Amino acid sequence: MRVDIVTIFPEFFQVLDVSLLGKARQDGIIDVRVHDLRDATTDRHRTVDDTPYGGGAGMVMKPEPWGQTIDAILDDAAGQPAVPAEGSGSGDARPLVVFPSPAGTVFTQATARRYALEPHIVFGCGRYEGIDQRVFDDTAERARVELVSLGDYVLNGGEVAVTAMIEAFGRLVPGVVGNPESLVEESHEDGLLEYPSYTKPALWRGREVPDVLLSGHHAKIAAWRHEQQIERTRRVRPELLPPELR
Ligand SMILES: COc1cccc(Cn2ccc3ccc(-c4cc(N)[nH]n4)cc32)c1
Repeated sequence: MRVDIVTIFPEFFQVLDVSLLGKARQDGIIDVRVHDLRDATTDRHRTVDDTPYGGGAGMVMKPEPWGQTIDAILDDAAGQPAVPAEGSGSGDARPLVVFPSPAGTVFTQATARRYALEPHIVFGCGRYEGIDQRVFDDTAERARVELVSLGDYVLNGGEVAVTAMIEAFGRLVPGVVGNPESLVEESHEDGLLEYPSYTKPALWRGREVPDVLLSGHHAKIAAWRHEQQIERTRRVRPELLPPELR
């Protein structure tokens, strides 16, 4: 899987060299390439922003550097088709270009599962008050474009959102996580929040571990854990419960 990231803060993504994703990059499972948007500027100040037409506070990112950078990435990728992950992908052979935005559709575990099957994703990290709309419209001529939000709060740019998304889908790419079993019983994976976890010691600051977990009775443990999932989801995120469990 190939991932391209366009940003004015390339150093931000050194974090992707650490831990699980760092190993996935070293193993060649995920090929991450970071592009400095300013490399596509032509003026002495390497300008990427300008004042908004129609007035208003803040600055908007100019379309030219974006158009040039995205074209270069897509042209390069067209020459080296990336290998799709196992499993059925979108079926649309065009590359996927994702722009984090407060105005986007909310990123969920279902999005992460879908992205994990894509052979190539380009992430565009905006800053300032966002990117000139024509960049999205022009890119949509040759790629699938998605505006994606991490949630209902405003960040200063797309870099944190892209880091979170890459972590969320990267761990689902086959070969990245050592034990795929560990991906199954997770919050949101089956639509419910995860059950509480315990480990040694059996007694800590006067607090014990639920007896059922010490019973060795696997069916009872599984039943208790599922009940805990439903109880926790009902308490914390009732909207996630399927209608029959509400
Ligand atoms: C575009 O409208 C904006 C309005 C006010 C501030 C900003 C700042 N900003 C610039 C680029 C950018 C990319 C993503 C996000 C973002 C995503 C989520 N979930 N929250 N915030 C915020 C971004 C943009």
